[in-house]
Amino acid sequence: MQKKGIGLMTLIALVVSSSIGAGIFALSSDVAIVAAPGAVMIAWLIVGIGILALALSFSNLVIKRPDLEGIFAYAQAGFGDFAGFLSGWGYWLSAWLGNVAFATVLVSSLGYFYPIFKTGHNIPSIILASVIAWSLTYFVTRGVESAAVLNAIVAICKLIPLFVFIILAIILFKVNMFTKTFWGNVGTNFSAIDVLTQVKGCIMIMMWVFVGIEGATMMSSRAKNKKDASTATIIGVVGLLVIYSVVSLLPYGYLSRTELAGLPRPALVYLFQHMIGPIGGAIISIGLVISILGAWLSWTMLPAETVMLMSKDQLLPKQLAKVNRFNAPHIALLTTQILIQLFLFTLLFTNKAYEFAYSLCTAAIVITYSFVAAYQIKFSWINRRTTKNAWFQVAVGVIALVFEIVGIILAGAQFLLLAMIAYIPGLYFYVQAQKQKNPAYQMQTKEKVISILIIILGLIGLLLLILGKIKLR
Ligand SMILES: NC(=[NH2+])NCCC[C@H](N)C(=O)O
Repeated sequence: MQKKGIGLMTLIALVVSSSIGAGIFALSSDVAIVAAPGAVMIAWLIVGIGILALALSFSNLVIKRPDLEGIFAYAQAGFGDFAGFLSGWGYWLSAWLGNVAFATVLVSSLGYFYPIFKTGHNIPSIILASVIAWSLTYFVTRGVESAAVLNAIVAICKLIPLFVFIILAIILFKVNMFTKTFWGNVGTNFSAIDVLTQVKGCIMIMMWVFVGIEGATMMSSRAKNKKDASTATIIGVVGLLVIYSVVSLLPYGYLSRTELAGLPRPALVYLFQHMIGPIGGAIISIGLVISILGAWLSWTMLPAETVMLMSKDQLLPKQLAKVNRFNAPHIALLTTQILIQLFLFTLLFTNKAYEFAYSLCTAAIVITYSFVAAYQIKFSWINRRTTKNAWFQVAVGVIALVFEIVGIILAGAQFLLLAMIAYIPGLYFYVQAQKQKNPAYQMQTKEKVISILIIILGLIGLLLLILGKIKLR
């Protein structure tokens, strides 16, 4: 008899649908603001290698450690409870911060139909974003799941408009337009420093669009077999790399860089409108709404599920694991939603809410991903005598780890500092949880040192924010 469970195609759809949310729809202008096509290509190459290494780590670990559940479990298995907490907290933070980014793009895309939402930072926009966020949380507390089938449908609905766009962009592509300012505004001259700055500018956006590639790994316990989850991660990431690079590069052969950079957000909507008229804008907008709502729904369940698993593993207080009669972790969901709500108010004070939210989301998940890469190294190293391609696996882990750390430092270390602020309350919860497990619990010296470091870094972040060194507008 065939074993029941999620199959390969659905798992690939899962990777695609947890990764393609809002980023792709703003990509063409976001990269054009910082870089010319030459630099964008180099940046995709670098980010592609780094992310592929990360995907290979995921796909290796999901097979080698089928017993581990939840992304933080790798950190915990490799480096102990405290590491598990650091990883899981980062994942949870990243998940809901990413939802704030979703909210900003969703609202501004409705601005295509209702101009009042166009800027995205006024009272009506915040009300709308809040209503959507609360509704999604409500549905999930009532036991709504983004079932695998739903995910597959959403994945198709969002891919169709994207493919139509790609085909059209290929037809309208003008080579001389693309090559005119290949290396930047200075013409076709190549200046290494200038190009490096451009590449650096692309990194955060490019790391952000890949947030979510762990989708299939996270669902691996429900997969038909672990091998499928492993394969799906790799196929999914390669597919994403192709779609993202094409969607970000083709427009340079249609409009000038200045024109692209000046498009209102979400750029893809206006680009398509420019290509075929108002109907084009409408088609992309609909794809975008489906895409974001679908991703947002899964990203509402994921953080709550993470909190629940963490508190089952006693990395967070056990109250957070309580489920209601619909089997949904309502306390975790509500706490997360309140934080999202607070964050949505910042939309009022900044016109860079999207950048701010996605940069924080990316910085937070870098912590989680780094632990995965570190565990990949450790696990492969320890088992190097018994595994066939151990050296390859170690190398993959090293590349992924270096990429994550160097990437975030270049792209925006200040966001890492800000994320540290959000770790401070987490530390309190962690200690509470450990005390529940063992009333005599005392923090180990190592844990203390790291906690103090986190608090100091968080305070520095806060100070820089207050002094206006980290700008929100
Ligand atoms: N935590 C989240 N909500 N993450 C969503 C990932 C977003 C996705 N990579 C995008 O390009 O939009």
